[in-house]
Amino acid sequence: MTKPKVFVARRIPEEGLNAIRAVCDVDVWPEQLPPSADELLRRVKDCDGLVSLLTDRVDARLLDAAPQLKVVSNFAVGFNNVDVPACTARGVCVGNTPGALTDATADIAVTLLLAAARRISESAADAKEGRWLTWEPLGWLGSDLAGRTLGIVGMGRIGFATAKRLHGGWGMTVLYTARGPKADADQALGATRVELDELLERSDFVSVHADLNPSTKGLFGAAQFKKMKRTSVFVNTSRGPLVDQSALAEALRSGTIFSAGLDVTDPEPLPTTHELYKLPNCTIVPHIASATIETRNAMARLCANNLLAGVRGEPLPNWVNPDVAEKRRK
Ligand SMILES: NC(=O)C1=CN([C@@H]2O[C@H](COP(=O)(O)OP(=O)(O)OC[C@H]3O[C@@H](n4cnc5c(N)ncnc54)[C@H](OP(=O)(O)O)[C@@H]3O)[C@@H](O)[C@H]2O)C=CC1
Ligand SMILES: O=CC(=O)O
Repeated sequence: MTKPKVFVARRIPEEGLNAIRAVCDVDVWPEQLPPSADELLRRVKDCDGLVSLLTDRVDARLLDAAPQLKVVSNFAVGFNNVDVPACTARGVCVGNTPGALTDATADIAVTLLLAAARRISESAADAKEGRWLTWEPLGWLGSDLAGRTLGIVGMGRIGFATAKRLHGGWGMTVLYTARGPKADADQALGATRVELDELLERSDFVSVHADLNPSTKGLFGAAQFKKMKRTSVFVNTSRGPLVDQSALAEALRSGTIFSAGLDVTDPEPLPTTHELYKLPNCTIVPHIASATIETRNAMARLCANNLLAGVRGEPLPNWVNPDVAEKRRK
């Protein structure tokens, strides 16, 4: 019997690849940079399965060029790179990797929050570049976390894990926005659901965890930064397009807010000439929130399980569009 054909759009940890190779005929993109849209289309056109990354756009054009495709297994929890309705319309299953990267991402949110509050990138650069002249009573002053108010925008898995760390570790009071009540957060953390404006006005630290969707694209602009305290710290580990970066740069430059920490930008990579890099109160890391060995291995396992279920016509363990089963029955 011929094996299902699968294209893996980048090298992923071996344990995921090996599980797929045991069942499928696998073509792995060998380069560091992603395939171009045309190359992706060429590689996937006679495939049954695709392992995509968040840098790969899976759209109607690609799907139409790959009529055999049964499953798109995204090596990420966020799936804004995939046109899910277009997949569903064509009977293509979409999988993602929720949970496996929750702790690693929450750890980076806390890391960025501390780094931005305590001016770590600015003071480290000063030390390295000879501006550390003496111990300074008034030098590099940041702000405390203990007992302050944390605003979580999007109380999902990662928002909750971040709030748990900061409430448990630093006794922070937790406010959050969500599309519905979150009983777990209310009970476990004494958290309070509020409107975004109130969260911005009351929080000392704002950490963004909502997924990118039409209701969150451009959620943070000049008006939102103006509502925040001048002492506040802003952290984004979700997706770059939630934030108007020019407005953020202006807020940081003018002292409208104190500092920011970003794991995600728009575009990615952010060009090295970008104004945000020039601001000492902005810490930027290259989308590394899930980058631990354990987490990437766990993601690879979930990704392989979704892929294999999809090529076999079975329910995906982490299924973004389970309504595709209904579509296939019709
Ligand atoms: N930087 C990185 O490397 C990583 C980034 N991410 C990003 O983090 C996101 C969240 O992941 P995860 O926590 O696992 O996903 P979840 O789906 O558990 O959490 C997302 C939350 O955002 C909420 N939300 C959506 N729209 C709004 C809105 N308009 N206002 C308020 N809340 C809203 C959702 O609400 P509801 O409960 O109503 O659906 C949901 O609770 C991913 O989509 C991805 O973009 C994730 C992992 C790593
Ligand atoms: O950004 C990473 C993800 O898994 O989503």
